[in-house]
Amino acid sequence: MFRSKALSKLIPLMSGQSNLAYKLIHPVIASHGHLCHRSVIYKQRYRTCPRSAGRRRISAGTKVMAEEELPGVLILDIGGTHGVLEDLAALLKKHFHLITMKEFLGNREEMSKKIQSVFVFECRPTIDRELLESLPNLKVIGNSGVGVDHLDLKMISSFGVKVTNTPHAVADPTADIGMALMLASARRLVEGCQVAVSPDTKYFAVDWLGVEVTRATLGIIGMGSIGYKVAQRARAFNMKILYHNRNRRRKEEEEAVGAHYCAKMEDLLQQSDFVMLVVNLTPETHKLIGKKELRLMKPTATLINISRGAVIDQDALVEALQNKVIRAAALDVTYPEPLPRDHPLLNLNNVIITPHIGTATVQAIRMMAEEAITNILAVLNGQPIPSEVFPK
Ligand SMILES: O=C(O)C(=O)CO
Repeated sequence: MFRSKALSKLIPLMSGQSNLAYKLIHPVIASHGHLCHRSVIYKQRYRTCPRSAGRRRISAGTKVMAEEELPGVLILDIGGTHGVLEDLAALLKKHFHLITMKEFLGNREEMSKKIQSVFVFECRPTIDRELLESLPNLKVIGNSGVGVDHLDLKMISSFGVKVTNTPHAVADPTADIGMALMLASARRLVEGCQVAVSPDTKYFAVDWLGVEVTRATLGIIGMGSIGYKVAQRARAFNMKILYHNRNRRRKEEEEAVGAHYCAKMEDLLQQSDFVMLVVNLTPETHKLIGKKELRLMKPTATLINISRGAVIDQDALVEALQNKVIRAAALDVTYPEPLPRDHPLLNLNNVIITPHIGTATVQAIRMMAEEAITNILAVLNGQPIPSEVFPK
């Protein structure tokens, strides 16, 4: 484990590194059994520094690298994230020379040579062939977020460029949003808020009542790290947990959350009061839930989607909600995002929609950036990459 003398000397040297970064990097180092990732970050910040040096030697004898000397990172879409921009930029600037798209386009020739990595903020911007062709020194695209369906992995890989993602940072906040949507839909929270601000509305009609999640059956489709975090939370509500996944989880993991495996998704759909979608979007999961699947669900059941909009056949969902084939839907993701103003989903009172906010927390944004930075630096320094995504 991570307990060597050299390491205990290194820890205090991480003076500029936040606790979060430390927590994030620590298990990575532990799992590799050596110091690679911490020293990677460390080296990026200081030109020369023996691994075993103490704090005083470092600050007296070494020089912090000038921004232009650091490896260039092209930032995609960071400007759209009001309020977090400065925080993230400061974090990235510790390790990279930040180049915005505007700077890149304004001085293509000089900038293109400098850029060794691209930092993709969240899942919206995509990277096309033209951009890749104009970046001869690009080695890695660090996606901040877990889903990489917006990136053409095969095409990117054909340029010899690696792609990384941030599965650890997203798991808790995304599971929280799944629970929040389930509870909000079950207890008709959004309608309740509307009633509270217009006190004349009559709302105690029997058909207005919500349903309880406690002791209800939750079917989780996609039991990766986010799905598992959902199960942990649902257990606290005494829910019966079913799950369907490509690979069955280990027995101990199932037992720890009391989850029962359904080899057939159909069985899960038929038995669940709440069905939560937590799969990656791939050709296999595109429109995984369509008319047939919706008809298998109980008329009292609620569908929650925290994966990607295109995992559901949205036309079929509209029809199912209009005809009360299922009770309700709660969606953090749609197709497209945002939905056009006249989309029928926006006019139904048995659906609640949030604007893809699974990781929209102060903590998650920072942790995703830190995880992405660790990945990018690992690639640039030829070290083991904590979270690389491979084309299928
Ligand atoms: O990390 C992602 O890809 C997400 O969409 C989180 O909501």
